[in-house]
Amino acid sequence: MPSSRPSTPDDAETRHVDKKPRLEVELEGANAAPAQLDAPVEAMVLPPEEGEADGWAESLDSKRPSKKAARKMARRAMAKGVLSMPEPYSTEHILFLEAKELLGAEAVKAAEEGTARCVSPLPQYTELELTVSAMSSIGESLAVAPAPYPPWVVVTPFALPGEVFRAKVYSQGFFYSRADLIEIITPNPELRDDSRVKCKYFTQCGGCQYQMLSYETQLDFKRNVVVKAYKTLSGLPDSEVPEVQPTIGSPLQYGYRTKITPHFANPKPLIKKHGLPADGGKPDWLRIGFNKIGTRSAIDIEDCPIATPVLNEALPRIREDVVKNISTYPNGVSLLLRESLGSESASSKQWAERMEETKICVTDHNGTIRERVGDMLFEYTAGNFFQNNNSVLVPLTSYVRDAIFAEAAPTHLVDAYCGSGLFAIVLAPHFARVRGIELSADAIRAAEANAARNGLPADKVAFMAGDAARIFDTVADFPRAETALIIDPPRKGSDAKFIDQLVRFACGTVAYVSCNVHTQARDVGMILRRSAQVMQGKKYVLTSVRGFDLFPQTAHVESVAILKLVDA
Ligand SMILES: C[S@@+](CC[C@H](N)C(=O)[O-])C[C@H]1O[C@@H](n2cnc3c(N)ncnc32)[C@H](O)[C@@H]1O
Repeated sequence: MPSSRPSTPDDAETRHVDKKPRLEVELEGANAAPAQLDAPVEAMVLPPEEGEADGWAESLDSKRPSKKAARKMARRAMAKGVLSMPEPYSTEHILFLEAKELLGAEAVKAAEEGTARCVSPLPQYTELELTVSAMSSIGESLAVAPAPYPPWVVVTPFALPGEVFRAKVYSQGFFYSRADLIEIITPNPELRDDSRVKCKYFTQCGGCQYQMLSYETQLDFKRNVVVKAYKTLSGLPDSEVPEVQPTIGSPLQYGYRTKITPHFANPKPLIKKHGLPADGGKPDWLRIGFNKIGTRSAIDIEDCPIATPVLNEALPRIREDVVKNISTYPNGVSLLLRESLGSESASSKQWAERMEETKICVTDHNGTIRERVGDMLFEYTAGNFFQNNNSVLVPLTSYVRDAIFAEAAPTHLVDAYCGSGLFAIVLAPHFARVRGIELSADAIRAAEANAARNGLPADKVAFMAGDAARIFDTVADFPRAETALIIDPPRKGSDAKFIDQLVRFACGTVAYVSCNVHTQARDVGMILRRSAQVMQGKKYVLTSVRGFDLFPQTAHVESVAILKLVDA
């Protein structure tokens, strides 16, 4: 049975948060932070909607601290020994909500009243025997600290519901501590089968959480994440959230990741301290790989079973090159290994002729990646965004297409946050006209070239670079009821300005694809409420929501929500 290496005080040096040897944190202003976080989630980032004047969107955005400011605040608070308020929708925020849910209202009240401070009863390095109550949305277990400790949750990786285990605390949050797994004392044989684990680094590497589970169970766990997100963060009554459908699985469950980014720390101080082996071999201190679970320092990784065979074949050579040249790196480096079709010198013409499709590993961030999705061919710059599991892209785009056309016959498509044109181009044959928008000018150049590469004329499929909210002005001539809108924003989700314009535009169907179901649930709640306020005689309803598994063996879930415009 795999178990995480017991943490030592040394490990704490590389932990994400809280390097204090013993936690005696308190909230700034006693209960102020939990009180704020307890407010309906939307109120944390958005003022009340009732009676909002025009221009509410801009005023809302101006109330959000920038990421830089939030990080600075967090650093200052931590330096004072004060636990900083988690950023909304961050991992810490989600764990805070889940810990409270697990403890129940009475216990939370007692914990708050007991000390008037949210102080962890579990000092750093406390070892405990615990029983898992539930899984968190980050793929780690939730357990309640046993008596005589006051109500408090412990979040631990690699333990499963019903299992009894030992863990050692390494950091603190609101109403929860995070702990390393020491050992599973009583496994849950209905869920766990350690013979399923295919990776020798499992439980050391932070990449995968679920290799000991059947794939069916992984999909069930991911469905629960979607259910919880909509219950907790959409602000919608149960009656407005349809039953979350089963998660759609990935055709490949290993060997699917077309991009990996192993990294290593700045070698300069390590060379100074330890020197280099005389035989030119790999120094013991050099770790080229992925982050050790719960830390920001890499462990050495020689192969990754969730990455494609092409990337795994290339990895040893790339690692050797790093070793050979280690004294030349002035800083730490994040390597890029990205799978591409064809040879690096293959021209678009050769593509068109369907040259033999060998697969290669591209390591240059400015290199060109070639990828096929169904009948469509895509090219994009290696350092740019593209979905990292090619095997699931036909099922995903087909699902979105079928959901858009369920009980509707749209003729026009808008792809907001379009990247290199994945949805716009794959779905273009089903529409008369398609428009896409994307912040990255480089990605837009790729999207335009991809449209041309696939024989889609510019008057039918066109793209523009810019903020997603700008798209609505450019499609004023689209028939609103016959227009479908795809939204696929980054993890932070969409924004109030975009949502305001979406609601005013009033297209017939919205397909919201998201790599962060928590911000998606927030945004979908906003769209539904805003539409009920602003639209006359019409409103959006959520007709379906389900997870898609783009990253098997990990806790990550992509979520697809379908909204339709109906009579109010
Ligand atoms: C999750 S990716 C989706 C890309 C594309 N739909 C795909 O599947 O390949 C999100 C994209 O949104 C873009 N983006 C981020 N903020 C944006 C904004 N405010 N307006 C438009 N695009 C934005 C990013 O550059 C990124 O390409």
